[in-house]
Amino acid sequence: MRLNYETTGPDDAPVLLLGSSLGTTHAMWAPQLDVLSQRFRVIAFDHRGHGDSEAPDGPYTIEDLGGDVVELLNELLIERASYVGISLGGAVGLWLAENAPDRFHRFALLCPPAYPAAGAQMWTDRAAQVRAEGTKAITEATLSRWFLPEYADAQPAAVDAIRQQLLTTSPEGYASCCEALGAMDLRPGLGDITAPVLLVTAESDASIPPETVIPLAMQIPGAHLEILESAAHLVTYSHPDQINQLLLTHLT
Ligand SMILES: O=C(O)CC1=CCC(=O)O1
Repeated sequence: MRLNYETTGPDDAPVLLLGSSLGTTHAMWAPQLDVLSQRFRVIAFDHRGHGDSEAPDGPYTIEDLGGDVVELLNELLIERASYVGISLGGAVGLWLAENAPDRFHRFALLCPPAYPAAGAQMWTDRAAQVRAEGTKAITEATLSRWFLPEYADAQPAAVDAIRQQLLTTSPEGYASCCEALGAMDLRPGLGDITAPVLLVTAESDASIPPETVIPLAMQIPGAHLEILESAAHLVTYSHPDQINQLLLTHLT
């Protein structure tokens, strides 16, 4: 599996991987890149089926998506890295923390789903809709879950950047990742996680509600939980300074 990625920051700095949300590309990390690249060799990658990564026919599994990241580390001859993921990228981070603990130092997982809290059928239906109608069919509804109206009104260019990523994501790639999210349940392995984990949830997240994230912090040994007020799903955009500070504090 060939994953597309972009590297920034000093070659000799500790490696930090960035995993993005469903239907977006590594470009979604724009609000974090300058700050993180001063301290890390940042590798922001596109999940399979997204951006310029390969998009084989699905369905995919969370094992596929996590395995791609381990393969990327192997290909780049990186023994150990830290990992930041949001949403789908957060789920991949949970899988890596459970299944590849010897390859990672620390994890910061923003609004991560650990299981299909709204039911597996929701993901099956969304996959079918996107295969039939393209990602255009889900783009505006997704944006309304990801951004509060006041943010969308104040920052239309930022919202449009995410809109374009959603619109240009491969329908097969998007649908196949929906199937991975619908079939996974990462809860049984949470208690075995040994790496330090920061979990961030957003008070008004309609995609991955706080009541589905807060219990994870009680099950992951030593996890640190932050709940952001007046925030929807895409906290990296709405609260960049707070997120960047939390990431630096946890990762360094
Ligand atoms: O699409 C959504 O609103 C929810 C979601 C789950 C994983 C992800 O990246 O977004």
